[in-house]
Amino acid sequence: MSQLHLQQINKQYTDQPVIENLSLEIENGEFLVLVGASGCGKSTLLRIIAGLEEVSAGHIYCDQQDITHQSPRERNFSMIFQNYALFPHMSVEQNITFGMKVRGEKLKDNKQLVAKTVSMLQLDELLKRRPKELSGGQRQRVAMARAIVRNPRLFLMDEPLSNLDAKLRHDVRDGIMAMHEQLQVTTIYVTHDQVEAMTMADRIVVLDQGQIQQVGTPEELYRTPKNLFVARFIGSPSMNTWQLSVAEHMLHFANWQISVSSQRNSIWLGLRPEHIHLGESDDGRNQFSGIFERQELLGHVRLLTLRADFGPVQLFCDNEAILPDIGQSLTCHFQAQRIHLFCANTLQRLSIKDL
Ligand SMILES: Nc1ncnc2c1ncn2[C@@H]1O[C@H](COP(=O)(O)OP(=O)(O)OP(=O)(O)O)[C@@H](O)[C@H]1O
Repeated sequence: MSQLHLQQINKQYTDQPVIENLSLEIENGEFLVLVGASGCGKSTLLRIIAGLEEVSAGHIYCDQQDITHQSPRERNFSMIFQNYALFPHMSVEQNITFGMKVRGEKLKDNKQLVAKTVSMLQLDELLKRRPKELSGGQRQRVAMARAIVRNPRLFLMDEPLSNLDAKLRHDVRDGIMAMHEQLQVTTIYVTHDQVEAMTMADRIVVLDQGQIQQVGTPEELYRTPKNLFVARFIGSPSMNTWQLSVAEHMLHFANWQISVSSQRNSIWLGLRPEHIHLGESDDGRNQFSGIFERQELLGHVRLLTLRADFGPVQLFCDNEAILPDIGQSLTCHFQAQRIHLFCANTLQRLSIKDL
């Protein structure tokens, strides 16, 4: 039984819809990540779930109860933003427990939860400090502790790590995952960071212009993107995609057994950079050449850019690889089963048998 059910949600501020006919079921205890380009409606959707925005149409159910018109307080969801406001004149401890006092809850009734939260987020040593005496990551952990001790039905997090530097992002991300593992509270998490989405999510929702493009596990989205948008969006750097005529496709890529029986004259073909390798293939099939244009050192690997006659190609190679000079020809190969195909009209995924 799903815990949160969004049914046919629509939202518009002006005549342009921001969320369009969006339906989604979120399971109890699930960690769901919303991703999508800037302006696609991620924050709006989160604010609708929180009760901070009214829907234009549609219903929200939580545990089978219609909460569409409930206030944020009635919903008892806890929201963590990138810009968390701590009270500067209060200690860490007071900041964490302030909400309880406001709600008239007794500290002694919640003592255990507070102690557990403080220790889980490693705030024990910091309880007497003021916010200005904390680092950015420590402050974010205090904001999280404050959200946790509310004992919410659901956590809503809007890019909570985006103000932190790389090291802190990593630490706080681990903190959030540890918290989720322990508390198993359903969490909806908005980010535009690929790594966060892929590493944290039970399922990822890819949004584009207020519509769901695909919902699936990180693995499903990476391996079998449903359409060209998801193919390009999931994965870093992005999948190489080229629009080719079927004849070109056959010439360059389809050296394996497929029959081109349909009327299709054009398709999109995708290959991830990590699935293209330097050098010729063993049997001379599934390979192509291009002009070597650029290389970027990424640490343990290099990202190369070639220009083939069907378009630009990105691929990885290891640091020891011997490369020709820029401007020279470079040959690379791939495995045919790594290819993704998309219809040029509908942009939907094609399986080989659809061709
Ligand atoms: N109060 C508002 N009035 C009018 N338009 C709004 C309002 N809030 C958001 N929008 C518009 O709705 C669209 C979606 O905005 P939203 O903030 O949900 O996007 P987002 O995916 O969270 O973007 P980002 O990743 O940049 O934060 C945008 O085009 C935005 O301009």
